[in-house]
Amino acid sequence: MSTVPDDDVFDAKADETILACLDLDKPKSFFLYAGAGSGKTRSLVEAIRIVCREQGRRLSLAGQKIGVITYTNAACDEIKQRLEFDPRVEVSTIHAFAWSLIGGYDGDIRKWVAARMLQDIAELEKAQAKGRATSKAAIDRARSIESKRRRHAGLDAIQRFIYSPTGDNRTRDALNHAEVIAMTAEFLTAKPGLRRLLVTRFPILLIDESQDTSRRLMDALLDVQAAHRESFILGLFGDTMQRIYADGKTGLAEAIPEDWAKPRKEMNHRCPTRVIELINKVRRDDDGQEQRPRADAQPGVARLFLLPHTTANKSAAEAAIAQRMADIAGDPAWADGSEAIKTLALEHMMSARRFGFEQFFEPLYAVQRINTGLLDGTGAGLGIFTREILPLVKALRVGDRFATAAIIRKTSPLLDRDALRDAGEAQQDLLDRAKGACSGLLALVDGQPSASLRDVLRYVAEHRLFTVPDVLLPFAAADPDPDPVDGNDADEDEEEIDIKSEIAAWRQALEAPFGQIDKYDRYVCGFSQFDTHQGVKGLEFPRVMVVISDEEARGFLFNYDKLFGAKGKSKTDLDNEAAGEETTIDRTRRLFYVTCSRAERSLAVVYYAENPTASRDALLQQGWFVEDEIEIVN
Ligand SMILES: Nc1ncnc2c1ncn2[C@@H]1O[C@H](COP(=O)(O)OP(=O)(O)OP(=O)(O)O)[C@@H](O)[C@H]1O
Repeated sequence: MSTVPDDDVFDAKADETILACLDLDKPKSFFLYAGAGSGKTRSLVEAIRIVCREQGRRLSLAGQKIGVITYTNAACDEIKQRLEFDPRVEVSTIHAFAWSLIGGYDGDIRKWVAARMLQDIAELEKAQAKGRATSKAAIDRARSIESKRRRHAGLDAIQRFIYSPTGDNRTRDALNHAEVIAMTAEFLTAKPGLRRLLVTRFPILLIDESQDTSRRLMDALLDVQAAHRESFILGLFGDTMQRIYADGKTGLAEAIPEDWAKPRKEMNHRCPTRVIELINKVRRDDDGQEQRPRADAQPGVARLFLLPHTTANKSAAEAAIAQRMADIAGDPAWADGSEAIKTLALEHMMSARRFGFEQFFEPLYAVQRINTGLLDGTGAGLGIFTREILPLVKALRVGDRFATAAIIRKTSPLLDRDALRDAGEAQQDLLDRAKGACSGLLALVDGQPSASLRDVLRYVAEHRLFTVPDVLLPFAAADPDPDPVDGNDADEDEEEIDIKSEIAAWRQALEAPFGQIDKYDRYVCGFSQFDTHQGVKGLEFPRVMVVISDEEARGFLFNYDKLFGAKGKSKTDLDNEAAGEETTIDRTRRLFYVTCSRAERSLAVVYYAENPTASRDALLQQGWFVEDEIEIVN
């Protein structure tokens, strides 16, 4: 993007207002309200830089920091880097931040968990008294009561609670995401000491993507601010139109106190003119905020392709549309193949199918307890494939002996210090054995027919190339004893059933070809051309393809047919609308706004509809796209 200085500083007033607020002598809280691509993150980083320059010494002397809360680990890393890891700034996700406040207060945590368990048990027992004793729900409730009683009884024995970000830690001392947030919100409300600690440690607390911050915590922080106006600055950066998680605070803009500054930004620096026009229209029925493009913005292209939802080969259809976009947008990169385009599907299984790692992904994704870890790549059992075997195979494929040796030396038990010491004179044998094991591995994964993950795991275990984690041990032996899964044994507690379903899921996932692990890994690292509608907030891409299929997504939270007017509102929608409650259409609109506003140059919406012709008529009536921009593909 060439620089047009006037446009660069078009919204300078907002940045000046923010800086005036961030004065430790005259603190004032603020809410920066601005649409997509308006440079909210940029404003945040710039403001911190200036505060560090002008008031950093004072912060350091007082042992204080600027706290920054972001939504994802990736966003944390990005901001830390942009601030060159300035030690006066503490950037963390909301969970890490919350835990940094309450971790260590084990007595309070114990009391909280105990009260929560008793409350849950009382509610379950009440439901139990009403329901039929033999129903599936009653059996589940009975198990849940039992499990909660056990957790309650075991609380006194816990010396120190830990926080398990992935929720995969099964030990009794582990707290999960939701508990940490709920507890922090309650402690902040009830304990003046904790409020003082927060305010003293972070006289300035800035929250990016504040529209999606858990509402209970947001309410607690608003309370803290109200009680410490003279010494605490809460700075919120966000866009209520981009609230896409159910947990975020509805009506955040309205909840902001009168005495806060409310700077606004009007310019969209990211998108081309056509896309800005589109997202302005999408927003019209919400809060009606309009953005303007930069003077040097490209005209850009937006197209909507309609296909029957029965289309058999969706990947091929989308590839053909990408080819077509190359012509329409006059941008050959659309036809270059996948990497130049970002394809956004509504949920992960749609991406997994398109990118080709569904056989590995689907069974594990179905187990709720482990799917957070699966999505961020940290879950138990994944690392041996993604961080050990896969890099080794890649190094072997290109004959990179240095990288191969480094990987083996780092974690392989074959060449660990003890093995080398024990080998004494015979170290060369050990090295030869490692070399042989590597060649065999390469032959296995690149052989025909392609090896399954299970084959590879067994080979790795047999040759002691890497240490097999506990969760995969049942599959590492040549002839494992199958672990039957029947969720009906009433004596098992929830945890045992979870563990069994996890094992069953791994059994199935390991039947996938080895090649799927690379795709899975690229997907979760964000290096593939696929992502979800929700996963790309805060990001931007030159060419965006938004894939919409209510039928394939099968969700109940979003409905594009309704958003586009192809399907009427249900009774629930009408009731919600009448009661001023959020409807499916509101949620879907915000999601659509987020996806479309990622495009820096061109946008293709691929819409699989039940009746493409009827959908086309509805779309034309809606007026977001004009006739020439809508194509029916058969
Ligand atoms: N004042 C500016 N001058 C030039 N470019 C800018 C300016 N502000 C932002 N940009 C550019 O516009 C793009 C969007 O900025 P940024 O990601 O900070 O926006 P955002 O408001 O956080 O977006 P979103 O809410 O959509 O995630 C980035 O490429 C950024 O470098």
